[in-house]
Formats: sequence, structure tokens, C-alpha cells
Amino acid sequence: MNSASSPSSQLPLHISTVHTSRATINRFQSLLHLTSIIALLYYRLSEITTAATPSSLFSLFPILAAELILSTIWLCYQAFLWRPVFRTTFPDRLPREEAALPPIDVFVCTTDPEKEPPWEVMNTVVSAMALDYPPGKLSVYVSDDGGSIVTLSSLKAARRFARCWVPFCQRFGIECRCPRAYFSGRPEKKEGDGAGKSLECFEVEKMKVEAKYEEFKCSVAKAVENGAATIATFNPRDHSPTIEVIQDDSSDDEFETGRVKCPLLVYVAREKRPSSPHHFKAGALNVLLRVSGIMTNSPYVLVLDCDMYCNDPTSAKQAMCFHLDPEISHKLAFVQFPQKFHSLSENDIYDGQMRTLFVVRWPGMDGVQGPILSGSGFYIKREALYGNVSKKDIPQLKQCFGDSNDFISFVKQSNRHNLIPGAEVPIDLLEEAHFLAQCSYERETSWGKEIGFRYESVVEDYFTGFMLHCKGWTSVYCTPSTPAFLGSSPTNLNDTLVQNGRWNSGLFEVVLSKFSPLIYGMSQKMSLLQTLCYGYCALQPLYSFPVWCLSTLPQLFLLNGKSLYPSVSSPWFMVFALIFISSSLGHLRDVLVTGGSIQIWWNEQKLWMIKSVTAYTYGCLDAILTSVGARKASFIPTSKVVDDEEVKLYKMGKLNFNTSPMFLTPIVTLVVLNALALFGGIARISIFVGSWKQMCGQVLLSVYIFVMSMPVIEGILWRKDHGRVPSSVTLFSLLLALTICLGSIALLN
Ligand SMILES: O=c1ccn([C@@H]2O[C@H](COP(=O)(O)OP(=O)(O)O[C@H]3O[C@H](CO)[C@@H](O)[C@H](O)[C@H]3O)[C@@H](O)[C@H]2O)c(=O)[nH]1
Ligand SMILES: [Mn+2]
Repeated sequence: MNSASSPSSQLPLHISTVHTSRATINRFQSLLHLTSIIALLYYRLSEITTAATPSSLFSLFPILAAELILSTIWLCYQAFLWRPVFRTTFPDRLPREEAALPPIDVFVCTTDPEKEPPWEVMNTVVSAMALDYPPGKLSVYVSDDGGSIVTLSSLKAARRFARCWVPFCQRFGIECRCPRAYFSGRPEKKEGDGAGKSLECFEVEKMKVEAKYEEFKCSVAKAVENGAATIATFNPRDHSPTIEVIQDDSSDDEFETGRVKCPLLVYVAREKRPSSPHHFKAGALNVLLRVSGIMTNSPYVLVLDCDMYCNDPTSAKQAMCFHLDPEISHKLAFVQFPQKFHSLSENDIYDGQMRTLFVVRWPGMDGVQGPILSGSGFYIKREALYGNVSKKDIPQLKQCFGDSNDFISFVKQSNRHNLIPGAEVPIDLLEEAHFLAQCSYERETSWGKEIGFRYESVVEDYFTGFMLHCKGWTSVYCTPSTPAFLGSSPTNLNDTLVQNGRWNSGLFEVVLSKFSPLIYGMSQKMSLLQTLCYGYCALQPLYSFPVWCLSTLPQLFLLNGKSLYPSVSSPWFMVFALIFISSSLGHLRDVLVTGGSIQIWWNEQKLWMIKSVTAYTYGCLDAILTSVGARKASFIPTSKVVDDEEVKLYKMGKLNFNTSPMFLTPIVTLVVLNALALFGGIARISIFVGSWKQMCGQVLLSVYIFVMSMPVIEGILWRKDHGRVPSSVTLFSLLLALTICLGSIALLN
């Protein structure tokens, strides 16, 4: 057990526990598995050296490559299991005086008012303004990459509502501070405010606030309605910057009680021109870093995706339990909270919760150098994003940070509050902010290369975190039992695959770059275990190759009565069986010890195959094309709009195959191919001469894939709903699969 003392007392602000029993079991299993892998590779290599015919060599090479890739990825994965750590924080032990708490800037990014409903975005903004933190020390910056008037006018309504909502929450200690979640009837404790106010008083206040809430809702709806006309004529990719400090325009003082004020709220739509790359979210965040840098310059920044509302208002103080701990703070770059989602069903057929990532992998990395930056829900130290500025003189700083004297002067001194909520905003400050939000500002500077959020990859979070860890910074994973943030996650196959495609393209882009994690990580200050963890994430798209190989070659060889695996009577067969069982059980263990069910395990196995032949495959191809310059990087935002029909299928646990043929064709073709080969192969063995013993491995593999593909088969044959597999895709895939089978017969006989 590790602990750290708070400055004011001897009591620790946080403690951490290493899960020793889990680590021991994991290490034991890893050893067993590793031995089997070595045996397998030995077997495969001796097979190849003694291979008789060119056709068997031709098939053994890809199989060996597949086995090597699987083994490498497996090896990297073991690093997550080495030393899992869990942490507890004690925010109550933070110093009581407001002065001791550092200011925080909150960044909320939104980009498309059609895919990201403004009502949801506003709820995120308001929940952030209502964090349990001194309002004078909190400033919320909203980046609008859509440059939409809808967002700007909705923000004004949000600011009006926040003026009564924030004091209400503070006064009565409201736990759920996202207004939509609160008023949609989430059970809420009606505790007193600690000042002896009665329940009656609470009810009266609540009714007043509810009336304001309805007003807020109407204003946003109206803004959306009025904005519909402008959306058609406005070009979100070609416009000048707009920055506005949202001031309260209402005059009633009814809710302004005591010291409680509202945090500062700033709207930022950076300049966009078709001729300048805007670098998606990373570009938006860097503009916010600069604009907030001259306005409030808080030493800590909380980054939120527009749909990730603050569910537990104490997250800021929890994060400060780490950032204010003198023993770790000098090296600590960020505190990451898990991404959690409110839209998921029990079954979670699309693994929207990203279970292994947030439940197995991040705690594992927390025991090494800290979790990977995960895009949303992290409190990062501004200094970590700026790099070492103390050794640079003014001309050097200008070269890195650009031409703004104002900004440079703030870079050197953190923690200077420049702009006070409610006060008049100086004109020259606003002018400077607009200058900082121009496309041309970053030209020939180090933004996105050495400072700020990194541009090299569309998974800016992964890459920025990687570079920080390479420089020796650490991070901490904080997983309180109440989710700190809640967002929405795709609940249909298409969005899941598009999103995963983007991530995997971004990750593989990093593999192909000069920052390839396994090589670059080792050359930097990163430990071996941490490097392996980063390596695993980046190599994951490569799962596509083995899955393609192992769902075609063994099947086609089975169909032709040719064996690729040792006979069931040979001791080598055990090696393959052991590896298969060990990896399935390893996965099952990870699911069960982290509170999952067998159903979840099963879902994840199926989804892994589906993703491998679609999102991972296209991710790799996309990254290769992007790296050679044949394609431009793109960031298709995930839709946050809820479709009732879709949700119905999702809740029933039925995969929604209503997706593009690009995704569906490979899945269906492989399923059909596997079925044809399995039945053809079995017929061949039983009717003609064939050896069950020799073909056992391939039959078992094929049966396993067949069982896995039941939902697809059901979608082809029985389902009638709109999520079934369209017959056009089935027909095309059937023809394709038949051609491949016939081709193999011609080739292999
Ligand atoms: O040009 C862009 C594109 C996106 N966004 C914002 O980025 C956020 C994340 O986009 P989303 O469509 O929700 O993508 P997800 O795949 O759900 O996001 C995950 O993956 C991203 C990297 O691909 C990370 O940036 C996110 O934090 C992480 O939650 C949203 O708030 C967007 O508004 C921008 O501000 N500008
Ligand atoms: Mn998202």
C-alpha cells in the first residue's frame, strides 16, 4: 500500500492497492501460455523446413505469419496484467480554504449540431459549470468546430440557467448536476444543505429551478429551430473566428445568494479555411489552450467530449487529491477517469463500454507509468502540454508558441487569473483571443508537434499521452464507484465500426510513423512494460491479418482434404489445443474478475471477429494509404442522436446489420465460406476417404467459427426486422464464397 500525505495533516489524500493475487494468477498463466507458444513456433518452423510441396509452403507461410502476429500481440498484452493497481481518494481531506485550490479550465469540444444535439451539449456545459469547486476558480470554454449560431445562442440560454442551477446545486448538495438527468427523475437524495434549511424550502427552490429549466429547454429548442435555416447556407469549413465571453443578460437577482457565483463561460469558434488543415479535435483543443491561456490561464485543464456530462461533481476535487500531492505532483501530467456511458444495455452487444480497456488495461498501466490519455474525462496539467519553457528565452518561446506577446507572457507564469466572471471584458483581450484562434497562427510553430495536443494521428489522445509518457511524465487512473462522467456510446453496428475504424486507422498510423511505439518508446524514458502496453494498443489493428487467415485457409484446406494442423493423436495437437483454451479462458477470467458475465465474454469474442475483418482491416488500409499520402486523414464524428427503432433492436440484444456493404460483405462472405467448407469438408471425410484424426483441428476451428457466426446466419436466414442482412449482400457474398471455394479446388488438387 502506498500513501501520500495532505499538506495540512498527516492523513493521506489518496491510497493505492496492488492487486497481488490477481497479478500472481496472471503471471502463472502467462508462463504456461508462453511455453506453449514457443512449442507451437518450434513445430511450425520444423513443418516449414520439411514441407514437401510448394502449395503447402504457400499456405504455411501466412499461417506462420498469423501465429507470429497473434503471439506478439499476446506478449504485449501481458504487460497490462503484470501489476494492476486500484486507487481511492479522500477529497474531504483537501485543505478547506478556497485559496488552496488551484483554478481549473474546462474544455468542451463540439463540432456538428446535427450529429451532436445542442441540448445534450448544453447539459454537458451546465454540468461542468456546476462542478463541486469554487465557481470563481472554474472557467468553461466551449469549442465549436461547427461555428454554429445554434451553439452560441444555446450557450446564452445555458448561462442564464446556470445562474440559478449552480447556486441551487451548491446550496442543497445536489449529487446529479446534469440538469437533464436530474429532472428526468433520477432518484436523488434530498439531503439538507447543511445550513438547517428545511425540506420544504428545498421543494420550493426546486420548483423555481424547474421552471427555469423548462425555459432553458425551450430556448435551446428555439435556437435549433431558428438555426435550421442558417445551417444550409453556412459553411463550417470556411469562416472567421468568433470568440465571446458569455455574460449574463438577465437582470433578476433572485438566485444570486451569498458568495456563490457562476463560473466564466466562453464560446470559441476558431477560424477555418479549406486551405489550412484544422487537425480536428486536437486543433480545437490547442486553440482553447491559447485562448484560455490569456484569459484565465488555469494550471489545470479538464477536457470533455460534448456528450460527456459530469455525473459526479466531486471529480475535480478527487483529481486534486493527486495533483496536490507533493510526492507525485512534480511528475504527474494527468488524472484520467474512465469513460462511462448512460446509453448502454446490460448485454452491451457492441462492447460500447470498452470493457477491457477501462477495466483491465488502464488499471494495469496504472501500476506501471499510468493509463493512456483517453480523450475525455481527464484533468491535465497545462505545464505538461507546454513542455519545458524555463530554459527558453523570449525569441525561442515565440518560435515555439507563436507571435502573441500576451500569450508568451502567460506561458512563463501559470496560475494568474486574468479575467473575472461578470466583469467587463477588455476589447484588446478579445482581439488578441481572435488573433490566437486564426488558422495562420500556428504556421511554423511547434503547436501539435512538440507542444499542445499532437497532430500526427487522429487518435490525438493516444498519441499525446504517448509523447508525455515518453518524456517521463506519469499519469494516474481514478475509478470511483460513482461514474465521474457519463457519455453516449454507439448502439448500432455501423457507428461502432465507423468509430473503431477511425481509432484503428489512427493507431496504425502511429505504428507506421517514426514514433512507432515499440521502437520509439524503448528509445525514450519509457519502461519496457509501459512500452508493451502502448505497443499492444497500436498493434491491435493487426489482428485483422490472423483473423482473415484463420477464417479462410484452414477452411479451404479442410474442403480439399488437406491438413494444416497435427493429427489429434500427436502430442503437438495438445500444444494448439492448450493455446486455444488458454487464450479463451484468459479472456473469460478477465471478464469474470471484473464483474462481467459469460454472456459478455461471448459477445466480446464475436465482436472481436467482426471488428477484425472490418474496422481493424479498414483501419490498417486507411493508415497505409494516409501514410503514403494517397488519402487525407479524416475524423467522422460519432452520431449522438438516438433512433428509437434502433434502440429497440439494441435492447433485444440483436445485432443491427443495417450497415454499409463495405462492412457487411466481408463478414457475410467469411461466414458463408466457413459454413460451405465445414459441411463440404465433413462430407468429403465421411463419404470419400479421409482421416478424421488428421482434420480434427481444422474441423474444430471451423465449428467454433460456425457457432460464433450464429447471429449472422440468423440475420441471413430468419430475421424479418430492418436489421436483417439484405438479400443483395447475401447473394453477392454467396457467389464470392463459392468462387473462392471452386478456385481453391482448382488450385489445391
Ligand atoms: O473536428 C472535430 C472532430 C471532433 N471534435 C470533437 O471531438 C469529440 C469526440 O468526437 P466523437 O465523435 O465523440 O468521437 P469518439 O470516437 O466517440 O471519441 C473518442 O475518440 C476520439 C479520438 O478518435 C477522442 O478524441 C475522444 O475523446 C474519444 O472519446 C466530440 O466532442 C467532437 O465534437 C471536434 O471538436 N472537432
Ligand atoms: Mn464520443
